[in-house]
Amino acid sequence: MGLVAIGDLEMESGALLPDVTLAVQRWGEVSPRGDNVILALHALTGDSHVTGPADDVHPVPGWWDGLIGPGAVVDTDEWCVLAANAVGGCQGSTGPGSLSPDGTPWGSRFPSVTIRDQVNAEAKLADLLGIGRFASVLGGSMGGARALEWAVSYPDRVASALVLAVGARATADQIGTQSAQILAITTDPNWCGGDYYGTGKAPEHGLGVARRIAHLTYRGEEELDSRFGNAPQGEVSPVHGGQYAIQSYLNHQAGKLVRRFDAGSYVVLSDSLSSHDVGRGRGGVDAVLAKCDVPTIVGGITSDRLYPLRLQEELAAKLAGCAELRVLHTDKGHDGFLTDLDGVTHLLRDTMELARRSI
Ligand SMILES: CC(=O)SCCNC(=O)CCNC(=O)[C@H](O)C(C)(C)COP(=O)(O)OP(=O)(O)OC[C@H]1O[C@@H](n2cnc3c(N)ncnc32)[C@H](O)[C@@H]1OP(=O)(O)O
Ligand SMILES: N[C@@H](CCO)C(=O)O
Repeated sequence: MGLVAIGDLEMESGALLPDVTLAVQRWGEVSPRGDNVILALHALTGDSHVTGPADDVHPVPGWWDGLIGPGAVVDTDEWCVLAANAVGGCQGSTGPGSLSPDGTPWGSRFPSVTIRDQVNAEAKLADLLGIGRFASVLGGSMGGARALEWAVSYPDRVASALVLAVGARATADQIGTQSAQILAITTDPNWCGGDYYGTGKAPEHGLGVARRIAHLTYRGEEELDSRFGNAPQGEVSPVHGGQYAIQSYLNHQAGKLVRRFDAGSYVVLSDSLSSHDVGRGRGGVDAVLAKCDVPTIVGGITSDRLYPLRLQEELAAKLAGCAELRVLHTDKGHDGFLTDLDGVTHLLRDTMELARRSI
């Protein structure tokens, strides 16, 4: 679909973000009744490219590549799937690297963006496209936070939800690791107070450090130890100045992110993750979840140390009566929602069945 102008966005902070654009992709056709539209919501460094190979615009293949399409588990002969790059992102939607109304990049002037702001932007998009109600909202991690926020903020506009690898609010541990990552970026001399756009420099070192910290939280502790242990990378022992294999692996992951992602967006979106709290201003998590009646599948991952399984157990219990808990058994940690495609396929199959019963 390309770029869609959704107008001005009133943020939770009270700021007004003018002339917001969202980068949107669509697969399949809207049914005559308009009741088959699914919203797929990406995680921190994902974008609207849910499926398909990397291309000129999208530097990596779709994050659920192969799970959406004709004959796929989310069958686009039946469903119409929409996905938008979150506001604050850097893959086409308005973010800190975008031009402000005065013609210069937003940089440090870009307002803080909460998960609720992201969802409100998507609701404006749905209004513009004439979508009254989604058959389902789906996502993992930051995408799961948005799916849950959708169900709570707009229960009449959501027939079902898949909320994967997330909780009802950010935990101290998550806010702590996100704050450390943000500090790694904002203390890079090239950060320039957030106004590095157009200087020819970027806080790449800080972004790389942030990704190393993050990536450790995304993978399973036992998985990493069985893959890398304390082995050296190559012939030279770390005792003699070489490096460990895990260091080399993290350097590789950091380099890949630095090549494809903007540090300013990383800061804004990491801060969004810390803002996640469906109970804020609504009487708290317990009260708001007890009221929610959107049929929901809550998915958790056994080895997820960033969004541990206890969070999904609590979420499913507090969604009293409208949620079913499903557990993915994988050693891959939080990233299991991207790597365990068999497990995710099962969850999507069940969610599509829930959507059929609920539309
Ligand atoms: C959530 C979203 O929507 S974002 C879109 C998709 N996500 C991303 O791209 C995020 C960044 N990447 C990731 O998070 C992960 O790589 C995933 C989840 C996509 C894939 O995970 P996995 O398939 O398990 O790959 P894994 O984490 O083992 O990494 C493999 C890479 O490490 C490299 N590697 C492995 N060991 C080493 C080592 N000792 N030294 C250096 N590099 C190494 C491999 O060569 C491979 O490189 P490549 O990805 O460039 O081909
Ligand atoms: N690997 C994922 C993890 C965040 O949930 C990402 O980069 O978005």
